[in-house]
Amino acid sequence: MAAISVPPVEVLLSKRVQEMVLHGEEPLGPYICRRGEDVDEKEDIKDTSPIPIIDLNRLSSSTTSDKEREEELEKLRSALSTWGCFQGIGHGISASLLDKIQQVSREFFKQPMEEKNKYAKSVVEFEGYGADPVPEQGQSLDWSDRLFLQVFPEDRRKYNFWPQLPISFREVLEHYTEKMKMVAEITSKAMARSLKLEENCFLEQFGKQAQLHARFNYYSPCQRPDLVLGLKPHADGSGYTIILQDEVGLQVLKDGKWYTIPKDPTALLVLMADQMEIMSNGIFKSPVHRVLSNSERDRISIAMFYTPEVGKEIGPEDSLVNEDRPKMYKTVKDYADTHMEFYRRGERSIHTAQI
Ligand SMILES: O=C(O)CCC(=O)C(=O)O
Ligand SMILES: [Fe+2]
Repeated sequence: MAAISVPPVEVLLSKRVQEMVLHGEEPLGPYICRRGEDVDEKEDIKDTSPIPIIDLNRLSSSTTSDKEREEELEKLRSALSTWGCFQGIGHGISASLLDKIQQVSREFFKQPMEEKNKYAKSVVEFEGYGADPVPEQGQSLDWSDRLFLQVFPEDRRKYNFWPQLPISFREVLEHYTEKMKMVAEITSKAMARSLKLEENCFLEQFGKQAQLHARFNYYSPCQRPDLVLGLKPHADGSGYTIILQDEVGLQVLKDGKWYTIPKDPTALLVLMADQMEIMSNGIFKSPVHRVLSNSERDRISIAMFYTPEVGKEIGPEDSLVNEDRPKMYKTVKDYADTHMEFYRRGERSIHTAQI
């Protein structure tokens, strides 16, 4: 009897999910998660989740009283050492800019394949439009398409991958990048203060040329959300990641249970990643997260990865190492590269930095 033939992964990855949906193709073999592993608690998506909310303005504003600031810092420390993330409000980015960045992202993905493919990456590359590079055998593929661009430092931008349409894409992204640098500065300082450290210590580890990469994710609706994930479970390899989403779908894992990040188009989700776990000597957690697919709605998210500058060594802050808490991580350099090797195999990489 002839077996059903499934195209090789390289062929599937050279095809966009959006295109498959347009042609009425079903999510087949390589997209399906292994049984019992991933897509299980669909009802979670309806949960109102207790994800902590932090008012960034209260952490830094000169109009906040010392008491209020201390309370918010304590909330921040607690959020990052348990959840590893928080919904950030009071971040100072206007609703109109948040709206614009979502709008240009949506317009980009709405264009015909021919237009988007002008920015297509090859199957093995990372930057550009397409799917993540070929995962190793046995990994399920993600039911999403993405555009990945380095946005800072400016001299590392590869403008050939930056969409020329919609016409305002570049200007809006440049503006959003500036604001993200500001949010990263406020957040890095507050995180240091929440641990009673000198406020610039994390910023110094990240370095003046700290990198920002933007990942525009487009999750097409999927007829079999019970079988397929928008994005497989992973922890990020950056320092931390700042996410804007227009729809629910993102979940974080805490104490063995998945929690849905609520939809709040004015909030920015700040998610710790492995390098912040290392710098905080394991006090802050880099949570595993995933994105569910949805049969009714599509979803856009814009994730900004804030990563130490190229070639910079980072490690646990000295004052976070003591008798009660010995050094848990080694000094690492360009950890994001190691992370990528493991990500392709669907594995975490933080153990490579553990002592
Ligand atoms: O789509 C999201 O909300 C999260 C995306 C994500 O985890 C990532 O791009 O690493
Ligand atoms: Fe992620």
